[in-house]
Order: sequence, then structure tokens, then C-alpha cells
Amino acid sequence: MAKDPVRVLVTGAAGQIGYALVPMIARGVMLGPDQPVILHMLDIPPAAESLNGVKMELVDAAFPLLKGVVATTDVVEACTGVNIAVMVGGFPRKEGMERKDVMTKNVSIYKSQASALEKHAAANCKVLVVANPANTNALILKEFAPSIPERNISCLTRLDHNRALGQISERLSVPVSDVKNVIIWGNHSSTQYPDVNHATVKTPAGEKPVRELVSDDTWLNGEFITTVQQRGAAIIKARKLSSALSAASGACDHIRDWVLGTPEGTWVSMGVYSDGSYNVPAGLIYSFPVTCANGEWKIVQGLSIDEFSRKKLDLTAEELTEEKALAYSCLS
Ligand SMILES: NC(=O)c1ccc[n+]([C@@H]2O[C@H](COP(=O)([O-])OP(=O)(O)OC[C@H]3O[C@@H](n4cnc5c(N)ncnc54)[C@H](O)[C@@H]3O)[C@@H](O)[C@H]2O)c1
Ligand SMILES: O=C(O)C[C@H](O)C(=O)O
Repeated sequence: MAKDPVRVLVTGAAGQIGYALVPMIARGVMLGPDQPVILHMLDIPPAAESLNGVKMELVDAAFPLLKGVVATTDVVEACTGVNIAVMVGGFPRKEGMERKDVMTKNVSIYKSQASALEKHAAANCKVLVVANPANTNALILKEFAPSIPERNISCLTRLDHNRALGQISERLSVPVSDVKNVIIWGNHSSTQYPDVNHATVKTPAGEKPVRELVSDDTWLNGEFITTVQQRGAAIIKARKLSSALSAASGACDHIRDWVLGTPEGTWVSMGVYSDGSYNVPAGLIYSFPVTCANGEWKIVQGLSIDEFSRKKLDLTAEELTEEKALAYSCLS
């Protein structure tokens, strides 16, 4: 029997990431090849004509899984009945700007959209915040939508996770699909900590630790980390626009694994509400290694954290604590 359609909201749908993301969702990349979808697309009035153009293209693409499109500038209409909300709407970082610079503009959007989601989304709606500062926007959304369970609110660090996999795959000349269990800890910012201490590569002789195969701790503790931390800025420098296709793809990976589950023996990175695991302050949205099953994520427990890693976990937590205070000062 055909499945009922799932309603997926994309805010900022007329923007760059939106333009890459909506066809992926309509093709089943996010929820699977047998899952019909109804797309809800929200943007602001100056982008209404462009949003309508995206809707026209979705119709023209004749996606078999796409059962309807709502394209609107009305936040209530956009949020009504949605099962999944991918929050991309906001202002992107430009060359030379830190993510904190976009804070003032974006946190107020997340405060107001929190209430709309809380009132009008379907029960148990899963929320993924992509717009920067992603962790802090997600935290503001959580705090201003108190009836949405905190386990349903997350932010995107899967792009950073995928970037780390990509760097290891290039360095070792192995398929990216053979590399797994890197971790992005903390903020989706240049203080994030890409950690390979538990990562492995599939080889003909079984799974081997990335550290052993790379056999270059100077690179792994130095250039590898800064390359992943700075990749967003490098893309902005090269394209004069921030990453879009990789961000859209990461958003699909994030929701797909959350809803359909992570493969046995594999974890992924998600920005989720900290419960104090790994001595990360509770009450921050922090990126952790997680496994997912039955639509729920769970922080992977018991991983060893050496002194080098500890400092990095704490540094990115400190930045998030500062961002939280800054966000509240912007809102008041
Ligand atoms: N977390 C990540 O990994 C990651 C990666 C890349 C980009 N980003 C962030 O994602 C966001 C979007 O990037 P982009 O390149 O698509 O930007 P963009 O400017 O191309 O698109 C953003 C869209 O949001 C719309 N918008 C603005 N305010 C809105 C509101 N209140 N409600 C609904 N829509 C609104 C704009 O009109 C625009 O169409 C930025 O904040 C960017 O920094 C995050
Ligand atoms: O760095 C940025 O601001 C864009 C985005 O967050 C990215 O990581 O590509």
C-alpha cells in the first residue's frame, strides 16, 4: 500500500540552499524512494516571485513522489501540519564575516518562527536548523517553542562531518563510503573539533583506525582540523557564495538517518541538546556523535577523550556559551 505523504517545510526556499534542496527532497533523497512528500516552501515577500519560479520548476520536473507544493510568504500557512521542518531561511555569511556577525539578523527570525512551528506543525515534528549561527538559532528556537520536545530540535553539523570524511578519503585515496565514525564536536563554526580518534576505514584486512592508516599525527592534529574548520570560509572565498549543494546534501543525510536510522556500527554527527554527556554543559545545542533508531537519536557514550581533545571540546563549548549570551542580548 502506498505510504501517506510526509509534509516537509523548507524555509528560505528561494535561496541557494533551498534551490538545491527541494529537488533532492522531491526525488526521495531525504526520506527514501518510496516516500511521497508534500513540500511547504516559505520565503519573505521580496523573494515571493522567485519562490513562485521554484514552484513552477518543481511542477515542470514532474517528480513522481511529489504530491503537492505549498509556496508562501505566510509563516502560519507554511508551518501548518508539517512533519519535518528544515530551517534554512536567514542571511548567509559573506566573505570576511564570522558567523557571530550574522547573529543579530538571524536569531530574531528563529524566535518568531519558533512560535509558528509550536502552534501549527504536526505533533512530533522534527526540526533541523541550517541557517547560521545554526547551533544558537536552534537553541533560540527550542527556548521559544517550549512545547516542542527538545529531542525534536537539532542543527546541521553533518556537512562538517561529511567534509571530514572527504578529507580522509582524499588523503588515503580510498572511497569516501569506506571511511566512518569521524566526529564533529561542538559548534558549526571555526571552533568545531573534527575528531578522528575513533574513525575507521574499511580495508581488505578489516576495519583499520584512521590514525594508523594516515600515520601522520602532525597532519591529523593540525592541517586536517583547520581545513575542516575553515572549509565554509574557503567555499565562500572560491564561489563568492556560501556552500549550497553540499549543505543541501548534508541536510538530506541528517534527516534520512534521523528518520530511517544509522547503519549498524556507524555513527553520525548531529547538533543536539546537550544533556551533559562528555562534560559538555547541559543546555547548549552541541554537536555530538549519535546513532539513530526508530526516529530517535542517542548520543554515543563511553568514547575515550584524550587531553588534546578535551581542550578542543571545552573551547567550542565556551564559544557556544558566549553565543547564547550574545543571542539573548540581541533579542532583548
Ligand atoms: N549549517 C550549515 O552547515 C550551513 C551550510 C551552509 C550555509 N548555511 C547557512 O544557511 C543559510 C542559508 O544560506 P543560503 O546560501 O541558502 O542563503 P540565501 O541568502 O541564498 O537564502 C536564504 C533565503 O532565506 C530567505 N529568508 C530571509 N529571511 C527569512 C525569513 N524570515 N523567513 C523565511 N525566509 C527568509 C531569503 O529571502 C533567502 O531566499 C545561511 O544562514 C547560511 O549561512 C549553513
Ligand atoms: O561558513 C559559512 O558561513 C557557510 C556555511 O556555514 C558552511 O559551513 O559552508
